Amino acid sequence: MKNNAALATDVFLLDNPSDLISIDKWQKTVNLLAELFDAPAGFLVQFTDKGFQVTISSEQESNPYSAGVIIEPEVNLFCRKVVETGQMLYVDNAAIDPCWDTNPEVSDDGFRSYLGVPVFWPCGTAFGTFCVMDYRETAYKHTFIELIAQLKEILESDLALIGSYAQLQQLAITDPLCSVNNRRGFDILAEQRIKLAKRNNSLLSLLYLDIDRFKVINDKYGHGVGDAVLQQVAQLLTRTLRETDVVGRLGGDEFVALVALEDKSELTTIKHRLISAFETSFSETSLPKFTVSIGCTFVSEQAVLAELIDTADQDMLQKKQALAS
Ligand SMILES: Nc1nc2c(ncn2[C@@H]2O[C@H](COP(=O)(O)OP(=O)(O)OP(=O)(O)O)[C@@H](O)[C@H]2O)c(=O)[nH]1
Repeated sequence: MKNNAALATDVFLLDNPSDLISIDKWQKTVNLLAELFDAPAGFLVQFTDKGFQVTISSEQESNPYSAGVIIEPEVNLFCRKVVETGQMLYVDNAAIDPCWDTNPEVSDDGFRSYLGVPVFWPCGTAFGTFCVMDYRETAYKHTFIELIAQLKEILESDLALIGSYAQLQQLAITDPLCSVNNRRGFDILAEQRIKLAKRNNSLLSLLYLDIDRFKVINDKYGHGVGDAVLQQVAQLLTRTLRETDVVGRLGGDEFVALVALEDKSELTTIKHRLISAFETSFSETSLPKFTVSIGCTFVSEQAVLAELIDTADQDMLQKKQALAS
């Protein structure tokens, strides 16, 4: 992972709760929906590739599904139809429509009526549905059908808030020029990765990369070309390392990468792979030739991130000095 996705729309909200959402407010909205429709069950349901999860369930004894219940994605649910079509669905009497014969809500639970509207994440992806179900045949008035569409907008405005916040969070941890982690983002992800590696007894190394005589590139070709070289370094690092490695730009022409290793000898292979990627990159672009000094250190049991960065930096400086002499 080079950077976190801005908004986790593929994770159940109940597994990834957000402080920005008042579950209490959502509960009241779902309870109100069921009450207004005089329905025995009302739901906010979320859909991901794992299936349909009841996020909020109206608090009534007549309601057979509680929050947290997950139903497989291929089951012939009313909500599935809403998510598939992105349209409101009103079934006033499912018993007379054979297409619902295999729906367990009808065949097992005895529901007859369903009214549901799609709920969307701010990016346009389907979040799931907001719906009411009844054991009786229903004949909802048009104004009621409009009401459910209005109520779902309250839920969508909360989802939009999560989206905006996730975007801001993403901006705060991303380097705007190179689109890799900035120092803050790198620290957060690297700390997590180091903790995990210690727990799993796995091996990590921290690389510190600095472009050689970068000031000369800026002076000779201009800042625009300097910027393109920085972007090229970030891109090559991202492309050459694994998806699970963490890449960051500390500032200026200095980059870091926390890489997972099978064994200590793999570090040499990775360094060679990077050097070769930098060398061959000139043939792909019209950028001036440049080299990069790479320092490294293994992540030990007692490792502290700031000290690891410092050690790898010192190693990089030694290599740079050796190059100059
Ligand atoms: N184009 C561009 N230049 C930057 C950016 N940030 C810092 N710099 C420049 O990067 C240069 C870094 O110069 P130095 O720290 O002297 O490093 P160097 O020239 O690579 O020298 P050595 O590290 O000793 O090889 C400075 O000229 C900064 O102005 C940026 O975002 N874009």
